[in-house]
Amino acid sequence: MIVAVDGPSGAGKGTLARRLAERLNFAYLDTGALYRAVASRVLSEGGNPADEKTATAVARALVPADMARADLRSETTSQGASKVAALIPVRQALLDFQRSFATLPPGNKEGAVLDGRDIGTVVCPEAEAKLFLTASAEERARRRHKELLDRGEKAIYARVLEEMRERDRRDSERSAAPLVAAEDAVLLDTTDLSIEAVFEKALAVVLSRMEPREPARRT
Ligand SMILES: Nc1ncnc2c1ncn2[C@@H]1O[C@H](COP(=O)(O)OP(=O)(O)O)[C@@H](O)[C@H]1O
Ligand SMILES: Nc1ccn([C@@H]2O[C@H](COP(=O)(O)OP(=O)(O)O)[C@@H](O)[C@H]2O)c(=O)n1
Repeated sequence: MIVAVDGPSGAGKGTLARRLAERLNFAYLDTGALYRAVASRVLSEGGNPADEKTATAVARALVPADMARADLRSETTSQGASKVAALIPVRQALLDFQRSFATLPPGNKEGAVLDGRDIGTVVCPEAEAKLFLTASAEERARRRHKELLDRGEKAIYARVLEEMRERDRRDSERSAAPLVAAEDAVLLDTTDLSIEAVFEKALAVVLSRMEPREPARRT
């Protein structure tokens, strides 16, 4: 079974996807980390994330260790990620890995949860359960701002909000796999919902899409 979790930055995708995977004993893939890893390597090599040739070469040569780079979650890497993510050959280079993870989850698991922007529309249009999380930009920025402060980083709320809007715009307006809800996705506005409440609602959706198991037979 494939569970797709899409939506803009700070909507709570990663938090939800991780919990669903844990509860269901499914494999979990944070697809944003792939784009972040590409951007991080391009930047560390002194390149421009918007340069198609450079970013594509890095995407094709990506190795698991790249997903553990120290600056993966920095603001510079976030902006770089949304720039490399607008390039069609970069998306193409990352597609096979995401699809095989979804259809043949590592660890012989019976399912996979993937979170990103285009899981329900492009990577796994066949996913049995699709969730599209949203929240107001102010709430998403508030969450991200708190996260940065908790990590001990200096952050200004107004700046976090502005950078989030910029990335939302780039992700929504690009022609390659833009951020949009799949027609058959269940929309969840998390603005006024606790992490627990989001999880309960999403779990109910996923459980309702699971194939019923054979009833136990009496002997
Ligand atoms: N429903 C929620 N209410 C409050 N905070 C939340 C909620 N969901 C997630 N968060 C927090 O918001 C931040 C961003 O969540 P995350 O799951 O990383 O979002 P995304 O993957 O969509 O960018 C994290 O610090 C997380 O703990
Ligand atoms: N499936 C995906 C996942 C991420 N991305 C891009 O990668 C960037 C970083 O994604 P992320 O999911 O790690 O970002 P957050 O939601 O955690 O802020 C996004 O801004 C998108 O541009 C994408 O295009 N497609």
